[in-house]
Amino acid sequence: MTQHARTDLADTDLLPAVGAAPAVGDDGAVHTMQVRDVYKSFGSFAVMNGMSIDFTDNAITTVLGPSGTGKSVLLKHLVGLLEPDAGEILIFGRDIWDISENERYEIRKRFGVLFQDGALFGSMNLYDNTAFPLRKHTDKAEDEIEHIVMTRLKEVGLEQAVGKFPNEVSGGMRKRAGFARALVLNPDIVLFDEPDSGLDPVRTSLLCDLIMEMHAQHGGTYLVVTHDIRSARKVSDYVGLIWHGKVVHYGEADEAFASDDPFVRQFLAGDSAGPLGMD
Ligand SMILES: Nc1ncnc2c1ncn2[C@@H]1O[C@H](COP(=O)(O)OP(=O)(O)OP(=O)(O)O)[C@@H](O)[C@H]1O
Repeated sequence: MTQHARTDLADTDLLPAVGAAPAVGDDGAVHTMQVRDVYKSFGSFAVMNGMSIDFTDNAITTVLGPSGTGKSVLLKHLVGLLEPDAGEILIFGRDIWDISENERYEIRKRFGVLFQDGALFGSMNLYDNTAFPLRKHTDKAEDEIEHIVMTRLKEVGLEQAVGKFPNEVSGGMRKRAGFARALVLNPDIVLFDEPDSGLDPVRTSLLCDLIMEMHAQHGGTYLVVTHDIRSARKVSDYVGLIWHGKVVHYGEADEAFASDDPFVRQFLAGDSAGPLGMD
């Protein structure tokens, strides 16, 4: 298990100026990201059913769960795109639905999100896609933007492809460009929605290496949602398992992968035999 220090997180200037004091966890600390007893239904279909999780700061957590169990819905709650029916989403100890829209917008800027397909703008080349958040959210001059964008694109191995458009590059390159774009605002939190989807095993493995390298270099609280047990085994410091709208296990990855618990074992071994069924 590795944890990487992120010194600037301790800088309270980074925390959005919000009236109420931040909530502290059971250990008395303010956590980067907490889900507290969250319920969410779409019509009569309950997706989150009292879900709680305190993500470990400055570590890579992987959340695994069967299809349709609410992993993407969890990500959307964390970034403030969905509002819980009940419960709290605490970011830097602040309930993001107990603050103003402006404050929520400021908090959102502390996130980098890598969507499944990279979510690049088709009409912009990789350079402009990567520069987009800097142009939208900062007043940095173009030469400073160029420095940041080229540094990030180099880190993900795309410095030769800056002029290409998303439809001219491979799926793996689109994901790497999406990753570079997710990092340009130097986020405290990076969310990955199935970063391995649509990639072959070798490219998946290379992307996992990149996630670990970038985390080691920049720090931050990373959350990876995936189906791929091999990716989870490779990148995770911590693992969360979701089942029937709840987090049924959260802990250090090494322990989870060595667990005797039949549910955890079946889940992480991808076995058909065990307590997990198709329902
Ligand atoms: N906006 C929405 N309106 C109605 N139902 C929704 C909405 N968003 C998600 N759902 C439903 O919530 C359930 C959970 O969806 P979600 O995409 O979070 O699953 P997931 O665990 O990410 O699945 P997968 O691993 O297959 O991507 C699904 O049944 C989905 O149809």
